[in-house]
Amino acid sequence: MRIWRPADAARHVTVPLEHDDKYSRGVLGIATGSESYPGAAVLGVDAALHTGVGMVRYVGPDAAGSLVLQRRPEAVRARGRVQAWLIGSGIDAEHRDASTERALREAFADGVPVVADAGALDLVVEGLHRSTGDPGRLIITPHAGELARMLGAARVDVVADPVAAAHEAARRWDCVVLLKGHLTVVAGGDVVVGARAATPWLATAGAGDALGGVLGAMLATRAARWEVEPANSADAAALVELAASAAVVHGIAANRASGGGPFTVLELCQHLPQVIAELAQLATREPEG
Ligand SMILES: NC(=O)C1=CN([C@@H]2O[C@H](COP(=O)(O)OP(=O)(O)OC[C@H]3O[C@@H](n4cnc5c(N)ncnc54)[C@H](O)[C@@H]3O)[C@@H](O)[C@H]2O)[C@@H](O)CC1
Ligand SMILES: Nc1ncnc2c1ncn2[C@@H]1O[C@H](COP(=O)(O)OP(=O)(O)O)[C@@H](O)[C@H]1O
Repeated sequence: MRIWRPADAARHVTVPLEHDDKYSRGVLGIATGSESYPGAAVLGVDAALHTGVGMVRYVGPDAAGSLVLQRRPEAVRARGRVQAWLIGSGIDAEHRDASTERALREAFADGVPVVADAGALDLVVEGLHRSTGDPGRLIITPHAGELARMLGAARVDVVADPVAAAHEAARRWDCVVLLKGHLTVVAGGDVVVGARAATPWLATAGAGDALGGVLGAMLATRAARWEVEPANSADAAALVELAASAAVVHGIAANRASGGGPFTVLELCQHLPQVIAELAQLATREPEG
């Protein structure tokens, strides 16, 4: 399996152009969080804004929305057009209220790329994403327990052969699978890449919610380019590379936040802008030869 490196990830950082505005840079819709897990919404929004995106539209429940705005007044509560969705983090599939249910279904039907996590994964098993008629544009981000549940397999089997499990899920649901864990495996089509493990201090509640925000922001900004350059639009390989790049960005930020010890997920988020800046710089270097 090819291991995705910072120089690879650098090619998937979308740098704003001179004449860009907040809309042309890319808008990320976020439908995450619930009464039980409002923090997941805060972490996803914070990570997305620190990764860089034209705008975040947060459409989750009002109570979570208040916390999101307290932390990040940059987030917008008004609904409108978006270039990508991040859905499901901090949502319990068994206790979705009617407005959350509607928000998730609308995101799948919106015709833009979707990152589906945690409490949206059962809707993928149900096949909801296929109703858009564009099944190549879904990235799911389960951990081993969630993927095992989706596949009807045992968690130990997913952990024993994460590449096979990710491939099987990608094939079964026509999507790209980012399987989180010590090593992160990304599979889609006939492509599979790994993101080197970050510090095990990253095994902390909320780390995956932040990864969703990083990936959502990188996807929305790239999808905004695909809208104006359709020749370069998203095939499975492009989405695999983009998802692996988000895992690399997240892992580098985690290592820096850690410095060999524990850290909070919001501290990880604070390292994201510098990681993105350095990767953007790396992408402009002449290839050695
Ligand atoms: N700050 C937040 O708001 C956070 C929200 N989160 C959300 O929480 C929801 C559930 O995610 P999970 O990843 O926990 O779901 P899992 O499917 O991994 O876990 C389900 C349940 O299994 C139990 N469990 C599994 N292993 C355990 C162990 N070793 N010790 C004790 N209990 C164990 C727990 O009771 C847990 O609630 C998701 O929607 C997720 O996005 C989490 O990301 C954590 C942080
Ligand atoms: N042992 C580990 N070493 C390195 N990274 C890990 C380890 N365990 C988990 N991670 C990473 O931490 C994050 C955990 O995400 P997730 O399981 O969704 O947690 P949460 O739901 O609490 O946010 C993922 O990015 C995963 O790759």
